Amino acid sequence: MHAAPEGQQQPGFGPAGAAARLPGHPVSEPDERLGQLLWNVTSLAGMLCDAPIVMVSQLQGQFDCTEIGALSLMAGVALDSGMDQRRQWWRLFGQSGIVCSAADFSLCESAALTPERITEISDLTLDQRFAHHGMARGPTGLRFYAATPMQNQRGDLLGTLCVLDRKPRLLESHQRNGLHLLAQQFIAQLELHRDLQMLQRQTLTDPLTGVGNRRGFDRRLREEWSRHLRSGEALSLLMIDVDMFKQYNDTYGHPAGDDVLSLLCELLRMPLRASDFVARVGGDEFAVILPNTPEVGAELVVERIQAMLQAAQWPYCPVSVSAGVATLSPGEVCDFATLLQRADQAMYMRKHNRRKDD
Ligand SMILES: Nc1nc2c(ncn2[C@@H]2O[C@H](COP(=O)(O)OP(=O)(O)OP(=O)(O)O)[C@@H](O)[C@H]2O)c(=O)[nH]1
Repeated sequence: MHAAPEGQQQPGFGPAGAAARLPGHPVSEPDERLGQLLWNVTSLAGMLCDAPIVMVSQLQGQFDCTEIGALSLMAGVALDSGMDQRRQWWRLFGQSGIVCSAADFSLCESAALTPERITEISDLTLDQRFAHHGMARGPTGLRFYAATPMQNQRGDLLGTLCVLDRKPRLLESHQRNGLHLLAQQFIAQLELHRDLQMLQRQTLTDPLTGVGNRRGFDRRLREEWSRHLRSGEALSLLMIDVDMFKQYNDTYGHPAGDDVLSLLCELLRMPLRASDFVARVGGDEFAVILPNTPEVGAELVVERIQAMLQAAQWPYCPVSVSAGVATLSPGEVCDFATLLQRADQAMYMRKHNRRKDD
């Protein structure tokens, strides 16, 4: 078996997530666990079928979006509306990393027509449907192709797991059965991972507003605080409290108060960078983490937020907030709790001053 030793020279998914990306395909942070899963499955498929090339194809059209999402997470590919959501992940034994492409799906589309069985083409150059196919004729010179459909338990077809070779051949029956089982395991793992991620997201999210909850905030602030200690970059924290919210609730009712909190969160997010983080840390109290932001930048964000809230169309009456800033300057060492305390104090000071001015 030539695939196994070559594959073993490349343990893991590669240090940087290792998926070579085509230009124009935006990507999010690669998910290491899914990357490792993809690496392991393609390794096993290659070893089992003694194949030098393994490909996982995510097809479009047959699946609903959540299923496409599960597979797209595989290489950390961001889902953009309007972007072609079909993907192929190629594992060439002897090469490091997994290559992501969206080149040609005709072979896999053809295999998807018979999802109940493995499609095997012993020699592409002798098959009239594919004799002029780029994969058979191009520099890749592929001859053998076998694909097993990847279906979830509900029977939705998600894509294909394929093995390829540069010489004509056929699979043996144990290889066919093994490949089929591997594809089933792969899909089961993907779905498990997706469910786990959804649950994890829920435990860190405030259900009313969709921003982070207290747990999400603590986790993120610790991460950013550690990053500050390592990199020495400035880190700012905003504490924001809705003014007179009890009175708003008492006057217009609790559901109206809920609507205000949701709208407020939408507005809070508008002037922020993607790397900033909003969380609801109390009933009417919010925090915004601003990584790599000095005090002057954080004050600017507060000004923008205030301007946005003033210009907003509120359902019953204008809503205002008091916001305090605490900043860890580059290189400043301060413990986690003190930073929170400083932001809280700054917020209460502003609230107090506003009340005096009113
Ligand atoms: N509608 C709604 N109200 C909430 C929620 N959580 C907390 N509250 C209310 O938020 C109000 C907070 O009141 P206070 O802490 O007295 O603050 P405040 O009235 O905004 O007064 P200041 O902060 O001093 O301006 C209370 O009436 C809570 O019942 C929620 O999820 N929805």
